[in-house]
Amino acid sequence: MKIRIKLIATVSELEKKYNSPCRFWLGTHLVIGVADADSMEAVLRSSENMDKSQHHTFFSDFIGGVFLAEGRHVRKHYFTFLIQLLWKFLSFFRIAEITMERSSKVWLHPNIVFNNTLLGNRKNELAASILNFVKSVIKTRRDIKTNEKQGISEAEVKSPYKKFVRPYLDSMLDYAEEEKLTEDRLALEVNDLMVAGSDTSAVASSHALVMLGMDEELQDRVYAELREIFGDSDRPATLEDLAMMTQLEMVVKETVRITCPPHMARTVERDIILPAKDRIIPTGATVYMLLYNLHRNPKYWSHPHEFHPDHFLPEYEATRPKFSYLPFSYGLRICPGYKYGVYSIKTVLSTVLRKFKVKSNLDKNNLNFRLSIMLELADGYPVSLEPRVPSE
Ligand code: HEM
Repeated sequence: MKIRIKLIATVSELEKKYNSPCRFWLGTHLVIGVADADSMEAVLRSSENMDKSQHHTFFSDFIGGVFLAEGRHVRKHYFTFLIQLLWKFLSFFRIAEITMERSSKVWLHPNIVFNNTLLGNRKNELAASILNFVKSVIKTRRDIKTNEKQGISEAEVKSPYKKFVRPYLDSMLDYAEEEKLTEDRLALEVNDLMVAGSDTSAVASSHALVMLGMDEELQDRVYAELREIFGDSDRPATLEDLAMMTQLEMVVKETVRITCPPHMARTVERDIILPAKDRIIPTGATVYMLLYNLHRNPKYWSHPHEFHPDHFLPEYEATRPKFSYLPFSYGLRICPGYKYGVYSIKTVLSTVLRKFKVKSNLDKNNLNFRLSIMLELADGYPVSLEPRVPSE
């Protein structure tokens, strides 16, 4: 398994050499790298250190809602996420790539320098085109909503059910009205969820399909379970069905162990005392949580670099520390879409696998990764689908 992201590859090697927690400098800025379960627990349980690190502001002309909100404002944002409908897949791979490059080059940190480079111009062009697209979607939805309002009865408007089946965008439009958000601000907030909710689940579903396509025996196990649940019926999956898919659940858990965002960073607002060796992460530093190494530490994983869903057999799960597996983060800034994400990935996978046998000719011992939000396969997701015979 190779990783084509220089920053993560470098930090990952440094952490392996010096062991978590370890200290390094980005220009004049102190960064503490952590990649062990105990330190992760100390950082993520702390309710005072919830602000994203200063490097997140490099995204601020592109995303700007909950992602960048200060820790104390996060809960208010979650209110608007109760029901979400994500309607459009959008890859923002190139912007993420440019921003990673910028983070690792301190001379590109000041906006005045960055905006005058070719890289800065390219990123600004891409961000503007995506935000214009988001604004056009908002406008279309607002027009539909205005027309609908004129057409429905007062009883319907007041119906308690309507509140819970409303599309995410409608909640955001109301939120924008209440909070008097400008059009630009609203577009940034909406873009947050487009980015966080679509790229993530799409990468995980595609990765799982490719891995199943390279492992016939594993795919047979998953398919046998689906046959047990659905028999010959082609009815859509319900939440109860999804809960019964334990083999598929292990595949999804293993998929996000490998593909989840490889790192997270926070600004330390109050000293964090780490249990290991009584070390302190001082106020003002950045704490850099290297999920990439945490999820590949042989202390916690029997097959760290392989796709091995048996990592999640109950007997192995019970022996691992809770904070050795954090694909959705933890605490007050946990991924608000994690349940929706897992449900949607299971729904997509089970629907495809019930109808088709999946094959992929990638080489599982020679996979290359690149970064968008998640770790993506650099060579794409080539699969072929062979229709299943109904009583197979
Ligand atoms: C495989 C699926 C997913 C994975 C592995 C994942 C993982 C994560 C992780 C690790 C974070 C924390 C990032 C950080 O603190 O720097 C996060 C944050 C977030 N996720 Fe997800 N996510 C997934 C799906 C989703 C979905 C489907 C949605 C929305 C419907 C979503 C919305 C968000 C948002 C808005 C945040 C920012 C929360 C904050 O900053 O407080 N995610 N996600």
